[in-house]
Amino acid sequence: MAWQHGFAALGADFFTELRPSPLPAAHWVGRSSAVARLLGLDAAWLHSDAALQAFTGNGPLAGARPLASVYGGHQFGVWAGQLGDGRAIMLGETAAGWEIQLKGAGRTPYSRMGDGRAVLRSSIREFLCSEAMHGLGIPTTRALCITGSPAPVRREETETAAVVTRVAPSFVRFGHFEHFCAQRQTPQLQALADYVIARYYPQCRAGAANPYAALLQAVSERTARLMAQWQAVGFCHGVMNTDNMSILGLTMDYGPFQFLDAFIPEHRCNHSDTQGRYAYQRQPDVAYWNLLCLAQALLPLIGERDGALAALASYPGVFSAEFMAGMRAKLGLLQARDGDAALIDGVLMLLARHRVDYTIFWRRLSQAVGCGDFEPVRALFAQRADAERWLLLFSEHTTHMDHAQMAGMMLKTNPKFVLRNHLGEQAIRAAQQGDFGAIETLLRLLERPFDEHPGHDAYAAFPPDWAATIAISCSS
Ligand SMILES: Nc1ncnc2c1ncn2[C@@H]1O[C@H](COP(=O)(O)OP(=O)(O)OP(=O)(O)O)[C@@H](O)[C@H]1O
Ligand SMILES: [Mg+2]
Repeated sequence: MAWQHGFAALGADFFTELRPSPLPAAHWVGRSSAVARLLGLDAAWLHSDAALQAFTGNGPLAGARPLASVYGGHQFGVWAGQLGDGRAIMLGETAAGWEIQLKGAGRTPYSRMGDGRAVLRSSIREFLCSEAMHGLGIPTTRALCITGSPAPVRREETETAAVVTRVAPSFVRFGHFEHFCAQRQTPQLQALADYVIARYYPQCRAGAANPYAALLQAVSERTARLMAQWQAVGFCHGVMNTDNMSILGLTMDYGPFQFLDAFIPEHRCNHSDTQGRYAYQRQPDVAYWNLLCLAQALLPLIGERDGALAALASYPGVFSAEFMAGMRAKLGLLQARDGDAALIDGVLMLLARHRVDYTIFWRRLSQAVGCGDFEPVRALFAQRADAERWLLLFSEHTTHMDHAQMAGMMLKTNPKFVLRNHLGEQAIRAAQQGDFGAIETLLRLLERPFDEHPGHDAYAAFPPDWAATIAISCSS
C-alpha cells in the first residue's frame, strides 16, 4: 500500500508515534468488501493471514507509521481536559487520502485509566453501523473489518477483545482544536486549522476575508446537514461530546447509539446519560452547543467574537432547510409547497402521540402511496381516528401528484432496514458463540437498506418485547 503523511506531517506536538499492542489468536469477525474496494485492497489479500495480523495490530503494514493523536473535549457539557486516542491508533493515510485507524489496538499515552481495548460487542455495533449509515447516504466514518481475540477484557463482566479498522478522510475532531486552544498553543492551533483548510476546505482560503471564520461556518453547515439527516432517519447518537464531533461533519464514534424503534422524541439511548442531555430531540441543539465550543477554540485565529458568532449564524437556517427537504422526501413531496410544514409537524406529533414505530411507519406509508391501500398504515394506530385525520390532510395535499413517482421517491428515502438494537444484539450473541453469519447477513441488508431483500422480512419487523430491556451505556 502507498502512504502519504498528511496529519503525520504536522509534527510531534499533535501525536505520539507508537505500535499497536498485539492480541493473541486473532480471528476474523467481519469484513466489508465495499470498503476494501474503496481502499483498492485486493480481495484475496484481505482474506490472508498477513491482513488478519495487520488489522489486529500484530504485524506491520509496510510503510505505515502508526500514531495516536492528542485532543481534548467537553464531555456531557463539562471541559474534560486532555484526552486523545486512548485506544485508537492510526496506521497512516493512504496515497488516495484515506486515514486507516485501528480502534481497540492497545494502550497509548492518552489512555488515562483505560486498557486501550474495545470489546467484541461494541466493535460489532461500530462496524455494522458505520456501513449502515453509509448505506443510508449519511456521512460517516467507514469500517473495513473487525478482528477478534480470546484475550479477556474487563468491563461490567469479562468480555473478549476486538479491533475495528476504521477509515475516513480525516479523524480530526472539534476536540483537537479545543486542546491546542486550552494549552494556549496558538501556532499549533493555526497549523492544524491551516492543514484542515488546505486538505478539506480549500474554498475557505480562496476568497474568504477570514479563512478561520470561513472554516467555522463550513463546519457548522456540514454539521447542520448531518443533524438534519440524523433527525429525519431517527438516529440517536448517544454521546455527542465535542471529542466525538468530526471536523468533516461525519458521524463518528458509534457507542450507545440507537435507531429509534417507537418515535419518542425525548428518547435517550445512552444508559449513562441520566440527564437526557443527548436525547434524540436535543441533538440539533447539542450540535450547536458543540459548535460554540469549536468557535471558542478557533477564536485566537478568528480574532474577534462577533466574527465567530456570525460564522454560526447560518446553522439554524441550514438545519431547518435540510430537515424540511429530508422530511419532504420521506413524504414523497416532489417540490416545496405551502402546507408542507403543517403536514410534517402533524405527522411527527401524530407519531409521538401514539409512539408508533418510526421506520415501519415510513416504509408502510411509502408502500401505501404506491398501491393506494392505507390499511397497513392505519393498523399501526390504536386510535385510528387521529391517524385518519392526518391521512386525509396528506391525501388532500397530494391529490394532484403522480403517486407512482411519489412512491418511487419514498421507497428510496424510507429504509426498510435499520440497525435496530435488537438486531445488533442478536448478531452479538451469535458472534460471542463463534457464529459470525448474522453479521454478514446484516451487513448485506444494511448496505442496501432501501432494497426489498426478499426472504429477510424478519429483519424489518417490529422489535421483540425484550428489545426494550437492552441497556446500552458508555461501557465499550
Ligand atoms: N478502553 C479504553 N482505553 C483507553 N482509552 C479509552 C478507552 N475507552 C475510551 N477511551 C478514551 O476515552 C475518551 C472518550 O471515549 P469515547 O467513548 O468517546 O471514545 P472511544 O469510543 O474510545 O473512541 P472514538 O471516539 O475514537 O470512537 C477517548 O479519549 C478515548 O480514547
Ligand atoms: Mg470517542
